[in-house]
Amino acid sequence: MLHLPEAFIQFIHSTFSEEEAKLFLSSLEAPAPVSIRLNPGKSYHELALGTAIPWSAQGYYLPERPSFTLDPLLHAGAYYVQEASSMFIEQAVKQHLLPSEAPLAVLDLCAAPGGKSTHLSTLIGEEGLLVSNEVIKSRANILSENVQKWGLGNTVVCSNDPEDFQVLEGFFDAVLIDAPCSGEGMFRKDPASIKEWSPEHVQLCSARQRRIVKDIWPALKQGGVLMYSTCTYNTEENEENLAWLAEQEEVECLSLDCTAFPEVVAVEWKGMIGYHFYPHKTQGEGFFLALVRKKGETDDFYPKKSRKSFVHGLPKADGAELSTWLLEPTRWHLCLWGEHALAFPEFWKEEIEYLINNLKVVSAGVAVAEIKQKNKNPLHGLAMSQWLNHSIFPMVEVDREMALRYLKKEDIMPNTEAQGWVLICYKQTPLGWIKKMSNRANNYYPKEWRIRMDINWAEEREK
Ligand SMILES: C[S@@+](CC[C@H](N)C(=O)[O-])C[C@H]1O[C@@H](n2cnc3c(N)ncnc32)[C@H](O)[C@@H]1O
Repeated sequence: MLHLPEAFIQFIHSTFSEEEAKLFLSSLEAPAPVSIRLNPGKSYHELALGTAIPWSAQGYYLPERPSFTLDPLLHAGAYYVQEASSMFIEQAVKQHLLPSEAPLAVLDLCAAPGGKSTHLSTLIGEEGLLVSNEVIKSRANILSENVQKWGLGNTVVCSNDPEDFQVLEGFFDAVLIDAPCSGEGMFRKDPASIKEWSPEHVQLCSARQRRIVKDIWPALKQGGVLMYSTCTYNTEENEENLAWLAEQEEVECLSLDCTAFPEVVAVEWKGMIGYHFYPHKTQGEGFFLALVRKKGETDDFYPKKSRKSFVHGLPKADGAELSTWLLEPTRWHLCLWGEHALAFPEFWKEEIEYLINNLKVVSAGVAVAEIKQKNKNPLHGLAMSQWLNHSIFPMVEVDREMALRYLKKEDIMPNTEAQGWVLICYKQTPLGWIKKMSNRANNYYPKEWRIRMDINWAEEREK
């Protein structure tokens, strides 16, 4: 039984009728639904899917919770485990941003661990550019891991404070602020959030959210769309913040057609409209989303010349060779960032170089190879990339046990005559590299990403 704070219970009673408040509170005692979003760019999905999530084309509920850690396809980026209500941002993108005349530049400002970033990356497609930011560095690394596994190559991951985006005035067609919040909507899934909750904490979160909105506002283009979301129910962190924005700036409030999902509750508040997911109405956790279009004037983005560039050209022969490691070589611009050869979509090369030179970038585009002395060693980002040219490297299919041993970074010796860089695949989906010699193989799975859990192999073999 959840021990909810008295002030929260009172708030629920003041928001809903007596009968609805009861339904709301008792729904928090029911188990949280399990859901995933499939990666349309990776081909094989083995999980038993349940019903489709109405507001997301690739979202599914699962009939039960499997051991995700022990599914190699999760590590391959074939799907992302994501709470269903959060997938509603798909409607914002589809109803207000797509189709677009020009490729979209989108910022996901508070992005770790990457649920909405991997989703946005798919939605804006290979032509778009997603800047996925997380201020806390350790969380930005996890974000980068998830974005690389997703493998679209259209994303730059960085770790900046919202105020650092001043250098990108008028850059983005859309900004998502999935704001840090008091987490009322997560009480069922994460009971620890109950302990942190208090009316004072709600006020603190609301003030922080306003600072975030204010700091990032200039980075949005005139006519651009701000998507503001939280996983909390109270008005201070939701509607009140939007009403506050409308007092400060010229905005147009955008609505969403929810005819197909009548369980989503539209709330009008001081001329603004927001969409609430309540656990007694929708199969998912608490969520809030509102959209506004920027009407006030903003200059077009104009990149200032960087004093120092961290991005360099590759020797022509190296560039020519590495581009063959990718599908559609002409769509890529290859360059050198430290010892790493990166590939960016040619269309965005100036913007991405500007981002690398002006933000704290963690990863960008496709990390193709590490260049050391005369060697070009393929990087894990390439193995995860949907653009990897599979005809360049030998591939070896492994069974589930060997896949899991590989993901634990144990020594494995797959059955192949191939020598050198070999791609380990499970159900035809790449997991990463080994370097194979005649009598042994080195496991190149990234150390920080390895499965740390102890596995009972006898039990697993029986599955
Ligand atoms: C709700 S979570 C984001 C979840 C993510 N969008 C997803 O879908 O996986 C909010 C994020 O905001 C970050 N954050 C905390 N304080 C922040 C601040 N002052 N400015 C920007 N981001 C902040 C947190 O570290 C956290 O990762």
